[in-house]
Amino acid sequence: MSAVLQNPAGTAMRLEGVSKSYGVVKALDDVSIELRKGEFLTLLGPSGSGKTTLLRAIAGFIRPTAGRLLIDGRDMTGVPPQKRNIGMMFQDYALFPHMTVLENIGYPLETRGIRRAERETRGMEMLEIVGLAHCAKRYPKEMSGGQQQRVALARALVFRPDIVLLDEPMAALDKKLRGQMQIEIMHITRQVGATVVSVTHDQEEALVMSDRIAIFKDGRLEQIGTPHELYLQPRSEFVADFIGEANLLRGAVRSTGEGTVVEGDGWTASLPPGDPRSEALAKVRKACVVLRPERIHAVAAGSETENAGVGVIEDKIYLGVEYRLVVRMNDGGKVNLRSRDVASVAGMNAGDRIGMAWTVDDIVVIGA
Ligand SMILES: Nc1ncnc2c1ncn2[C@@H]1O[C@H](COP(=O)(O)OP(=O)(O)OP(=O)(O)O)[C@@H](O)[C@H]1O
Repeated sequence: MSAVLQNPAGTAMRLEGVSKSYGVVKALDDVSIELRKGEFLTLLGPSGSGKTTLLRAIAGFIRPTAGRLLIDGRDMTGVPPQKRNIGMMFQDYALFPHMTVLENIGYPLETRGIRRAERETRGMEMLEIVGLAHCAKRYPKEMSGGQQQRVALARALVFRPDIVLLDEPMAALDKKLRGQMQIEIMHITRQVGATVVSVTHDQEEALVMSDRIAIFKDGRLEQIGTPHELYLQPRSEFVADFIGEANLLRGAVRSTGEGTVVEGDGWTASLPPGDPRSEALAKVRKACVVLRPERIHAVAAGSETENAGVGVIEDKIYLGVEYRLVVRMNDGGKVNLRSRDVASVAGMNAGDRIGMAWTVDDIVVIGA
């Protein structure tokens, strides 16, 4: 199919130490990222962390204060937006109301001097891909929100851009449609082999759609990795807390003859001798243990072993497939626990003391 982008393996984009300052505000601070062709990267982070600034720098709307941007091996740092081969889809879609769907999709081809017959052929191919071939002659106002979004996506892809930028692509859709469109957009962009950079606030959207996620904080790239890597090996408390649900237990580090222990009031996490995580703790006195709620097992109080804790159940909530327990630790901190082991949790109630156990493989330790 000729609408499929020609994307041999290789690097689509390289950001080298990109910074952007507005007065004293460092909107972007020394960001380096390499994006592979055909990759779907999501920029995720709290409000004001620099995601939009980076998207705009890639598009060419702002010029970095420092650093370089290479697209397909060429330095594009100072090149204006219209001279970059970049597709964009905005949260309000920005479709032209006076043009039909097919004319909207053909527009970027028209500005590139492509004749009507080819515009229509390529436009129809894109409409097939997004499942809207039957809507070619309609106007945007005659389409639903999800359909308009697919037209906008088709328009962003039709001229085979080097990179497609999606700015909060789901923001205008209701929750149910959002879940459906996340999967559709992911399939369509993969089908045509597009290289995508998407910005979102929505953690779930990032997890569903991305090959890799770049997590931003205060203009800095905190961590970049596959959803799986970020979930299993967060390198900071910030990332652990941002991706998925995390319990962060902060404790003191102690070296024993049998390894390294991180402990707090009523809980311990023990790493065996030679565990590579111990090395990271060799020079610190305090550390944070990251424990995912589904990795903690509820056990009878008093039966805990070395990777374990005790507390008091504050809330017990039945969620159909699982129980959620909120446990108050001795130091007043709360731990969330999710259990599908209905039998072990059934007899436990709010106010009861509870033991919690985990295995050494279930924890991530971050030196403070
Ligand atoms: N044109 C500008 N002038 C001055 N400061 C700016 C400008 N654009 C962005 N900033 C600042 O740069 C920082 C990063 O902003 P940016 O819009 O990139 O964040 P964001 O992560 O996209 O946030 P949001 O999720 O709210 O859209 C913020 O502190 C913001 O106030």
